[in-house]
Amino acid sequence: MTTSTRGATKVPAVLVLEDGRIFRGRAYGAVGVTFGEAVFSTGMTGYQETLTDPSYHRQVVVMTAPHVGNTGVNDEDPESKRIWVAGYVVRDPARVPSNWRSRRSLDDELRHQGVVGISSIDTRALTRHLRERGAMRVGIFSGNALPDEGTMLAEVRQAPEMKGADLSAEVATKEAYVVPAIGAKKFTVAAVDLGIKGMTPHRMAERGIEVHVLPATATAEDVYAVNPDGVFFSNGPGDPATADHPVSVMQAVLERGTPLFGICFGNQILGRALGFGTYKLKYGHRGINQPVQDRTTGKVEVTAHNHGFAVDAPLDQVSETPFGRAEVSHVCLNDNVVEGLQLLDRPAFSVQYHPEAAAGPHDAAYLFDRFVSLMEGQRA
Ligand SMILES: NC(=O)CC[C@H](N)C(=O)O
Repeated sequence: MTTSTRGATKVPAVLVLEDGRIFRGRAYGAVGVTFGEAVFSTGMTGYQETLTDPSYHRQVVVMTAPHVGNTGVNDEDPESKRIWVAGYVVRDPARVPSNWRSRRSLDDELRHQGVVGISSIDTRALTRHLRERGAMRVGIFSGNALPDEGTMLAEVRQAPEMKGADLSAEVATKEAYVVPAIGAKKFTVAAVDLGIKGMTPHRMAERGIEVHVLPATATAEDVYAVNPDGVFFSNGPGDPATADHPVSVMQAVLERGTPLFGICFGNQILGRALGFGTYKLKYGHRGINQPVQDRTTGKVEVTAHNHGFAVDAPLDQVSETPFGRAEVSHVCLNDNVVEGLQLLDRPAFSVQYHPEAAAGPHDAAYLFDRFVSLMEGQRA
């Protein structure tokens, strides 16, 4: 059943960037105040997956697609149990959602979950500003009686920054749980949840893997207690420079030579475990149309991204690390950012982007098969 909606409201809203740029529009979703890091996503579709991706915790997402909410909200596409974005910015919300799976409108859902948004602003100008000046702190203020601009700006400048933020434990599961293999069980994987998206264990389960999802605080003992054939480190929010605990757990896994796969935050953790640094990108990669080259095959794939940090590793040489030789396996063709790492002497690899493709193109699904091959190789 589809409910009708008003689309943009009449309630005024203001978006205030930390550098003093201000956009005036109308309240969208919940009315109130919110702060976060302003980032933009270029995905034309997949807004439910974006909103519910735990890696967006503390980020205010600007949609470059001008018309958002057209297909409403269904119960099948969320990547977690709630919306994680700190705020939502759209040009022109759908007035009437229409889709056979739709259960409610996007603005009702945002309101229901208390997510403050803004609509009817020039999202193209905002995106160009963020591209030129970089991702920065932002506040959205909505309501009929708003503070003056100086007060709002001062509040934005007091909000915490993304650099130095340690957020995985705020989004990850508190209790371990099991996602059963679909069909015959072939392998057991321990998946360290740093902010995992629901599609990731599903992609493994489809390949006969029983996935034991463990809290971000899991120790190496917890990982080996499930007797895993492979270990996985998930995506997640925050600055990888703060992730000392998962880095040390991963080093223990590398030491034992258990097959290892990491996605996004997991790639940054592998980078750190090998001794590389990480750094903040100017405005990051977010969307479902980013070109990446797999340097091991030369093939180019179109991929889904959501990252604001990246690994600092040499692109054109094999590096000697405490765990043997490592190389950059994938690179973004837009800006040469490191998009994947692999070890040459141990069964471990990772990618900075999202092969689970929720939402997004399925070009990179082969990476889950690579993980399975590593586990098969270990048994042979
Ligand atoms: N999706 C992710 O895992 C993001 C990783 C990290 N928080 C970043 O922004 O780069």
